[in-house]
Amino acid sequence: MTEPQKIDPARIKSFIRRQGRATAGQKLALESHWDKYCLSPQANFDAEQAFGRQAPLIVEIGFGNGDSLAAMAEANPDLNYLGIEVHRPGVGHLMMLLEQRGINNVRIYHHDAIEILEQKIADYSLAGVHLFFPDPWQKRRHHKRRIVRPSFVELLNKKLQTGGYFHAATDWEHYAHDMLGILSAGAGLQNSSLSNDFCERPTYRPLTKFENRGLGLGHGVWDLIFRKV
Ligand SMILES: C[S@@+](CC[C@H](N)C(=O)[O-])C[C@H]1O[C@@H](n2cnc3c(N)ncnc32)[C@H](O)[C@@H]1O
Repeated sequence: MTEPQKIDPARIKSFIRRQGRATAGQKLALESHWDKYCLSPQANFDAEQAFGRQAPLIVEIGFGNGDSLAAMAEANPDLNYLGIEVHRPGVGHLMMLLEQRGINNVRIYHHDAIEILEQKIADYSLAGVHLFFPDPWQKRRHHKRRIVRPSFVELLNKKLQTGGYFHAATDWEHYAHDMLGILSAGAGLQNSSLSNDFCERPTYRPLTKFENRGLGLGHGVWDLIFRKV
């Protein structure tokens, strides 16, 4: 009898590809600007080549429609931003914003962020990683899909440079406490809050689409910032 195949929990995807249709504007952006902003997951990643300059690199995982990523990049022209998103219309939306507002410090991977971090990003190279309002996977049997899990914290620890930070925010209380526990237990990262708890929303983080949705439903918001020591 053959052994049932075990699924490595680290390989369970944090997303299911949504079938949402791109709007006409997003479609146009996807057709016209792909080569300008999107990087190939098949090629090596060279930050200096991708951005045409050296600057601290911030990764945003799951930027959704990219409103908040575009706002942060516009407000911080001295930083390079790498957005990673699996939802194609969202990639189109972000490129539309970048084009309309002449924002030059953002590049995009349309791919699974875990694979990009593991396979493309050099160790100890990131100044920051943002994860804003990740899919909460509310049902207990789906918790294994949550992107913040011990293997993710190990990956962060490997990719962040010393002094680099991980910033997560969520409007789901259970996920907030889950993340706090997992991050606090992981080696190498230290809670930036003196009380080892959640922190105030830093002014650099704009309100996001999913945050607004959560606030509309009466949810609270929890921010967490951990630094690589
Ligand atoms: C709930 S939405 C939040 C979007 C945005 N950050 C916001 O606050 O409005 C989560 C997003 O993460 C993306 N996502 C989930 N897992 C991902 C992964 N492993 N790699 C890239 N994107 C991912 C989903 O496609 C989705 O757009």
